[in-house]
Amino acid sequence: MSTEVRIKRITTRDIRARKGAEPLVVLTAYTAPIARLLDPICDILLVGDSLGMVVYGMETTLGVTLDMMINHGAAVVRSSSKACVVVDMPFGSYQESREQAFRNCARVMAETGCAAVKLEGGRELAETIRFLVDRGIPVLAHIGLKPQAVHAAGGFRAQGRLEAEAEAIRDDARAITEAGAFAVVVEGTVEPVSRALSAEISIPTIGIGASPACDGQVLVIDDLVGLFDDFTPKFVKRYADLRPLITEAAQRYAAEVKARSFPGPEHCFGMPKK
Ligand SMILES: Nc1nc(=O)c2c([nH]1)NC[C@@H]1CN(c3ccc(C(=O)N[C@@H](CCC(=O)O)C(=O)O)cc3)CN21
Ligand SMILES: CC(C)C(=O)C(=O)O
Ligand SMILES: [Mg+2]
Repeated sequence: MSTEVRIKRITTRDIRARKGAEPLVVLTAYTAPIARLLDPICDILLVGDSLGMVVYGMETTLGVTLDMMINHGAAVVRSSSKACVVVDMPFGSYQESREQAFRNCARVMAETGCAAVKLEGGRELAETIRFLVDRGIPVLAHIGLKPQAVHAAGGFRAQGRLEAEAEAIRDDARAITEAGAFAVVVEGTVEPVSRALSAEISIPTIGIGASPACDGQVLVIDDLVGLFDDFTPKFVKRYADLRPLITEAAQRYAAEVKARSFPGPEHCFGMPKK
């Protein structure tokens, strides 16, 4: 019998049960090396469609494809063993009909091995969420600031300042909870609204720019370590500044190549040792 120690992955049921308990720690991960580093630290590794902007240099997330999400999702699942891996469904892959959503979500789950998918939307998506959950696909919902709706919203702007908007977000939270989502990301939402809906619904809220009243927090890893600097949303805290380290390493390499001091004999094959 194998004596290998196997740590079971955190499940979407474990995540749902964390409501009212210790806050959920969530970060994005897009690649194998980052997934390996973050897996022991995070409850959820989110393969976010933010990768379009962060990894591919796009201006919005709208150009992200299902194939991109599947390739990065598979890399993160292969390179983690403890965290619950959730993959973002890209723009256009789930809004058309509940059948389209099921087909594409099922493909993401089958081809990546992830535990759940995330879809942006509230009341208008409730029927789709119910359809997916009833057919074995755990759904993380995403309400408030919805980056895939950037053009409809007229920019990446904080949500819930107006009373009508605040009421709509709380309705969205109730609708996706009723539909069976196991948790919900609340993005760019003013504190009173985040606090009220976190108290109202029975599933964990994972905030990004949505105050400490949420049941957990998520950030984009490249923002956290200072690798992404096209823009810095107010809600980002930079815990490290890796860019100067990379610049300095590359500059030292360049200088040594020009001086022919790299590669040294220890980096060469078949060179006589002096
Ligand atoms: N690197 C990165 N980090 C993110 O958090 C992130 C992405 N990319 N891509 C997808 C979305 C887009 N997001 C964004 C992008 C910009 C703002 C922003 O500039 N917000 C301003 C204005 C807010 C307002 O006036 O209402 C801010 O000051 O935060 C916010 C969220 C969040 N997501
Ligand atoms: C920031 C999180 C919530 C996200 O949706 C993403 O990274 O795409
Ligand atoms: Mg996203």
